[in-house]
Amino acid sequence: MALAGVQVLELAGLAPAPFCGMILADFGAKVIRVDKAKSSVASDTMARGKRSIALDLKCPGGVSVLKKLCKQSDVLIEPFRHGVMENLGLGPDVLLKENPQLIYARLTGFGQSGKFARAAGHDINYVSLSGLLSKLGRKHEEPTFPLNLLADFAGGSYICALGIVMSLFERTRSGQGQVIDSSMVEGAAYLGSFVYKTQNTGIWSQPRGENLLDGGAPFYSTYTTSEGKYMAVGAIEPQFYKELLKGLDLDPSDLPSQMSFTDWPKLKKIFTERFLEKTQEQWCEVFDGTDACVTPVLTFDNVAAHPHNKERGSFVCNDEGEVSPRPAPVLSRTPAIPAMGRDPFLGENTYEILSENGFSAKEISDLQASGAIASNKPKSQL
Ligand SMILES: C[C@H](CCC[C@H](C)C(=O)SCCNC(=O)CCNC(=O)[C@H](O)C(C)(C)COP(=O)(O)OP(=O)(O)OC[C@H]1O[C@@H](n2cnc3c(N)ncnc32)[C@H](O)[C@@H]1OP(=O)(O)O)[C@H]1CC[C@H]2[C@@H]3[C@H](O)C[C@@H]4C[C@H](O)CC[C@]4(C)[C@H]3C[C@H](O)[C@]12C
Repeated sequence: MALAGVQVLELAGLAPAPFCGMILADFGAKVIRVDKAKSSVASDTMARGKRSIALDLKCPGGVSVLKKLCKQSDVLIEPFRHGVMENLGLGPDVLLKENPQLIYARLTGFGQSGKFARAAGHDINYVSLSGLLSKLGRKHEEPTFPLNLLADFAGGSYICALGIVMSLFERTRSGQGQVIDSSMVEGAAYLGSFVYKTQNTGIWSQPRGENLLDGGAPFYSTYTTSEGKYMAVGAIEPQFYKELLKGLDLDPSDLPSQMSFTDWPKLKKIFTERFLEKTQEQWCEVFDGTDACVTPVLTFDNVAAHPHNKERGSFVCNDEGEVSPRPAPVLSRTPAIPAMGRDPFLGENTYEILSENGFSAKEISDLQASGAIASNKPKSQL
C-alpha cells in the first residue's frame, strides 16, 4: 500500500483526528492511537486498521514513553486546543529536537494562533468562522450546516492528511520533518475557494437559497417522488437541461427560459408537481442512462445495493457486518486495503507496541506498576 512503512501516532480525539488517522491506516500506514490510561470509553468510531496504546500523559513515565515512540515514528497527530501539548512538555520544539524528521500535525479548530486559539469549539463554529455557513441554507431559513462534514472531516481530517502526505513527500528531499498547523476554519474556507473566487461572476448575486447552486435553481435541486422518496437534479448545462425536460415530458416552448431566475419559483413548482407523479424507481427507469443528471437520493439502507455502487464495490462490509465507504481514491497499483476486523479496545495493543518500539519486558512492567501505561490484555501477554 502507498503508505506502507510509515508509523503514525494519533493522540485520541473526538472526530477529525480519528478520521485523519483512519485515512492513513486505510492506505497502509501503521497507525497507533494513543488513548488515555484512565479512560474506559473510546470516542473513536473511526478506528479501522489502528492499534491502541493507553498512556497517562499526566505522569512523567507516560510522557517519556510518548517521547520515545515519537523518536521512532514518522508522524504525530494531535487533536487538542493550542497549549495542551506544550503544557504536557510535548510541544513541537521538544519533539522535533529529539526527532528532526518527525511530522508534527496539529489538527485544531482555530489553529495555533489568534484570539480563538485556546477556545473550545465544534464543526459548526469552524464553518461559521470560515464564512461558508452564511452561504448554506434554504431561502428565508437560517443557515443550514451539512452535518459535521465540512469542517471536521473535509476541512479537518482530509486537509490534514494532505498536509501529512505532502510533508512526507517533501521529507524525502530534505530529510526534515515539520509542523503542520491544520485549522479547520481555514481548511473549510480553503475548500470553499470556488465560492470565494466566483463572487464576482454573478452566480451568487441573489440572497441565500435563491442562487444557481444553493437550491434556488429548479434544475439544481431535490424533488419528492410519489411515495415520499427523493430525486436529485443537477441539469445545469443547456444540453443536459434539455434531457431533463424530455424525461419530465415537458415542452420547452411552454416554459420560461432556463436561466430566467425571476421565473425559477414558477418552474420549480412545475417540476415539483411532475416529480410527484412517479415513484423513485419509475423515475430511475426514465433517467438512468441519460445525460439529464437526475439520480435517486439513496439512503444508508440501499446505497451499497445500488447497481452502480455495487459494480464498483464502493462500499465494504467488515467482519461485524458494518457497511462503510471504501477508501477513496482508488490507486491502480497500490490501492488501499481497509482492515476488516473489529476496532481495538482501549490499550489493547499497549504491550506489543512498546516491545516493537524497543521497550524491554522489565521496562513495560515498571511502567504498568507506575500507572504510566494501561492495557486491556492479560499480563500473560508480556
Ligand atoms: C460524534 C461526537 C463528536 C462530535 C464531533 C463534533 C461535532 C466536532 O466538531 S469534533 C471537533 C472538535 N474540535 C476539535 O477537535 C478542535 C481541537 N480540539 C479542541 O478544541 C478540544 O480538544 C475540544 C474543545 C474538542 C475538547 O476540549 P477539552 O477541554 O475536552 O480537551 P483539550 O482542551 O483539548 O484537552 C485535552 C485534555 O486531555 C489531556 N489528555 C490528552 N490525552 C491524555 C492522556 N493520554 N493522558 C492524560 N491526559 C491526557 C490533556 O492533557 C488535556 O488536559 P488539560 O485539560 O488538563 O490540559 C462524539 C462525542 C462523544 C462520542 C460518544 C461518547 O464517546 C460515548 C460513546 C462511545 C462509544 O465508543 C461510541 C458511541 C458513543 C455514544 C460516542 C459517539 C460519538 O463518537 C460521540 C457522540
